[in-house]
Amino acid sequence: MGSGSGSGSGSSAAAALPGEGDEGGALPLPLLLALVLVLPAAAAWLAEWRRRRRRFVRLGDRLPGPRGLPLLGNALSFLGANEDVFQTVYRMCFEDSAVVRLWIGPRLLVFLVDPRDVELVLGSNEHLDKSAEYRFFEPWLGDGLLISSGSKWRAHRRLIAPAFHQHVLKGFVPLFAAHGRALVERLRAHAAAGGGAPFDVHGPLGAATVDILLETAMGVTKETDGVNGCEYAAAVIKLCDILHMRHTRLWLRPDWLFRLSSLGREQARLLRVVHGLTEQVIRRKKEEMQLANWREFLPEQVARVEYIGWQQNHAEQVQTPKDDLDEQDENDVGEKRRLAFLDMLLESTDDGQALTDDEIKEEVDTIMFEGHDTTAAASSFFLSLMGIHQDIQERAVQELRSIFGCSSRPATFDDVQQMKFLERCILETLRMYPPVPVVARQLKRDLQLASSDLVVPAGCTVVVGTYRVHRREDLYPHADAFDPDRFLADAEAAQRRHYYSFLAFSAGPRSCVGRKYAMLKLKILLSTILRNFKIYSDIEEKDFRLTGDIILKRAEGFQIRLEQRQEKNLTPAA
Ligand code: HEM
Repeated sequence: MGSGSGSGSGSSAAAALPGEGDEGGALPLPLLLALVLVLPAAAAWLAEWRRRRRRFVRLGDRLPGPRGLPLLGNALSFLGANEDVFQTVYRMCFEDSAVVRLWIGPRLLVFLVDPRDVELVLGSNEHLDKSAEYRFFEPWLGDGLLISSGSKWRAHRRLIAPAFHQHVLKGFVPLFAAHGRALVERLRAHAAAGGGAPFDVHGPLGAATVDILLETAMGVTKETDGVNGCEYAAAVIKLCDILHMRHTRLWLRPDWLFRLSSLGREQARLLRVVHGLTEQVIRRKKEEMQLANWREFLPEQVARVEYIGWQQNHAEQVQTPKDDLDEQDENDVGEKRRLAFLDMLLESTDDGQALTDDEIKEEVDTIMFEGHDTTAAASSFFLSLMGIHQDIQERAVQELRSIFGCSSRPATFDDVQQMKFLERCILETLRMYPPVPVVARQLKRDLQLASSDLVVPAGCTVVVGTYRVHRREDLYPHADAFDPDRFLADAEAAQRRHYYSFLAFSAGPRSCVGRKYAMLKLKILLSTILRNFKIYSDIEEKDFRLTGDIILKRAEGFQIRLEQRQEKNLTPAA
């Protein structure tokens, strides 16, 4: 007892020692405060997050879509070869309904194919941010125009759009024509090497479009820079392949896991190739500018603006909403100095508008990618279709005969304005085989659809199914038929069509900044090829194996045969 009470009094004595009890039992004041403040805040945040997530899932599940697995959702549908994935996604997302949702793990993807719904997304100044899927481009394109957002995107778009002004483009016509002739020689060599057997025309077209971009937008020549366009184009194709796999395979999404994989190592190698080229291009251009008194050097690269009353009928014969490119061309009065793309970026730093070296590199990488693979795919599909539809090829050639008569001269800007049927053939190619088959946006706030009473929740990825919109029977009757005349401006169906029915170059504020450049280049290159060769295809359209690894392609390659045209008067002089 005594010892019991002794020990009892001992412990009460210990408890009475000043300060000792506080240090052992209570928490220090800052920690206590943090807990009192942070814990409830964290709990409130978690509750709010759960409420929002539940609402997100509820709204997402209300949208029509295939059943998925717990946790994985529909992720397993994206397994397999790229061409199989394209078919599966097409079947699941586009065949039955105007709106379809898929769950890729916790991520919600909502596919839209009704032009009224598409307008709400692409036409909006609010839903301008690219979806999270675009982040896989970052190691390659940095935060360039394709993926940047907010004030950076706005400022760079304003800066870059004038580099694609009609008057700059006019100055490129002789270069496009010269490259057209060089391409014809390259194709002739390919055809001869194979003894007239079919060959994949995408390779030579890809290399040619890289060379053209270098000489026009970047203002450097292949000869002076020893740049290898073929190597660059091949690296881009492989990079797109890897990016596409990261979109569809959940385990490749985390950066750290991807970097450890063999694909991560391969991407690092390919990036050295593409960045090597852009760094070389910028370095060369800077050296050139320093060497020459560069104020004197500029006029060669600059197309000066004379106001010549540009008519609206120069534009593609398709009704699309006007964008900033149209506005800058239409409102152009008086004489202004216009610079080609890279000159303009470098001069902007000189003017104190301060694009950093990294920003310049990002934009050069972006233009090199966006500007080359898209046009290579478009022209490859065009030649395939010409090879299949001999009657249409003949009509296009007749038009060229009516423009060039007996002359073998290269195409001029005025000739291009007369290539109306060729333009319709290109537009119809872009309708049936849009090089960018889908575009995606991050939804900033809930979207009440126009086509139904469904609501798409904020935070999801909205995927605009360009390929599917272009194949809708209600917009394009006999949609699977190649019919360039559906783009006749006065055709009844064309008049009735919704503005957001033709989306090859996207539409709205974030439409393709190189649209006019692309159309001009395509018309000159493709007319030059048609004037030289008769094109054949042994594969019919129904046997095309489409694959959509970022850019739409044919898995079997773009196999065509070429036969030299006999008419001398159609062959432009070398
Ligand atoms: C047939 C050829 C082309 C097609 C079909 C095409 C298509 C497109 C599409 C659909 C977009 C929107 C992409 C998205 O939102 O994810 C886009 C954006 C863009 N394109 Fe093109 N393009 C072509 C040629 C070009 C060329 C030749 C250039 C430059 C020389 C170019 C530069 C760009 C840029 C910089 C963007 C990003 C614009 C922005 O976000 O503000 N494109 N293109």
